[in-house]
Amino acid sequence: MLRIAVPNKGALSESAREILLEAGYRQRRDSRELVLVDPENEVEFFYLRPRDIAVYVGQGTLDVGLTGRDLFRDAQVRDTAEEIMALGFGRSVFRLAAPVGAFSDASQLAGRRIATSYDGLLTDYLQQTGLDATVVHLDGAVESSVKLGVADAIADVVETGNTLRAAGMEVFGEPILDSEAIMIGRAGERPAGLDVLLRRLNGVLVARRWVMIDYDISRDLLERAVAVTPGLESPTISPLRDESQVAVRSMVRKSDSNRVMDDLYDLGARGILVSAIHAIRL
Ligand SMILES: Nc1ncnc2c1ncn2[C@@H]1O[C@H](COP(=O)(O)OP(=O)(O)OP(=O)(O)O)[C@@H](O)[C@H]1O
Ligand SMILES: O=P(O)(O)OC[C@H]1O[C@H](OP(=O)(O)OP(=O)(O)O)[C@H](O)[C@@H]1O
Ligand SMILES: [Mg+2]
Repeated sequence: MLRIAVPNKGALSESAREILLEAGYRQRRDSRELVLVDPENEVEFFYLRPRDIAVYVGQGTLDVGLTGRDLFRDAQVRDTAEEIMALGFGRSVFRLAAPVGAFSDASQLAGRRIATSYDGLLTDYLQQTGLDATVVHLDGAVESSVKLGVADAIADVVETGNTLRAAGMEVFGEPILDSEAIMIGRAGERPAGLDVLLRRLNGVLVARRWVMIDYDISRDLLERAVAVTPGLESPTISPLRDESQVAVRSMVRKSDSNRVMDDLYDLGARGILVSAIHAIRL
């Protein structure tokens, strides 16, 4: 049985549950359940703190895990665990921040104190940039640390920036890491069942990002229409009763779908229909 670690709480837990349900797996009903066996799919889910998941996978206890890229890098288990798939949700940027106007460049932090819950990530960054600053470890709410006198700046997760603004702080310097939810696995290993999990998750991601478009177009405009909707591989062209017309079916990116509909309409296509894709295997 494939043993999968899933966040039990926090920013990633609800989206993790949704993507696994969409991929056809069972998920726990009660947030107090720690383990859930899904015998039909031959997998076992372990609900753990997102911060600990990289440790469990890195040390070989569990096969794969869903966590944040920032948490994975912070755990410093890159010798034994690796990122195997990016999942497109839980996006954030890990970066430096300080009270408005205090610093404009990371180099100004030499000899200063930086508070963070991500010591590993920050220490790696300081080493890579040759910056000599002191890391102050805090468990969370690091935005309060400068005002309360334990640090001069912070390194933290920024999503909307609302938390920083409310604390009278601003980001400065280059972003340290772009993060999102990822699947991690043991380095170089492909345990039984992993390929199916990845194929299913990829199917959900594609179904979320793409829609199906159908339309009718006159035969003489077909080449131009197909150039607007080339699809993932090759669009389906079907004959219509009116022989001067054909029906076209193709996949388009959800984010482009309105522009594509406008372009097709201008070209002369009619009966343009966009529908969601429920599931897909490529
Ligand atoms: N707005 C957000 N706030 C916090 N984390 C976010 C946000 N958006 C995405 N994430 C990601 O979620 C993960 C952190 O999850 P979470 O906040 O649950 O953990 P934590 O901060 O270690 O725990 P807790 O907040 O329960 O003490 C990271 O990968 C982080 O990048
Ligand atoms: O840019 P924003 O959209 O405001 O989101 C970023 C905030 O969210 C996280 O806090 P969390 O709620 O996890 O609390 P914590 O700091 O105690 O971990 C993170 O540590 C930031 O404080
Ligand atoms: Mg948090």
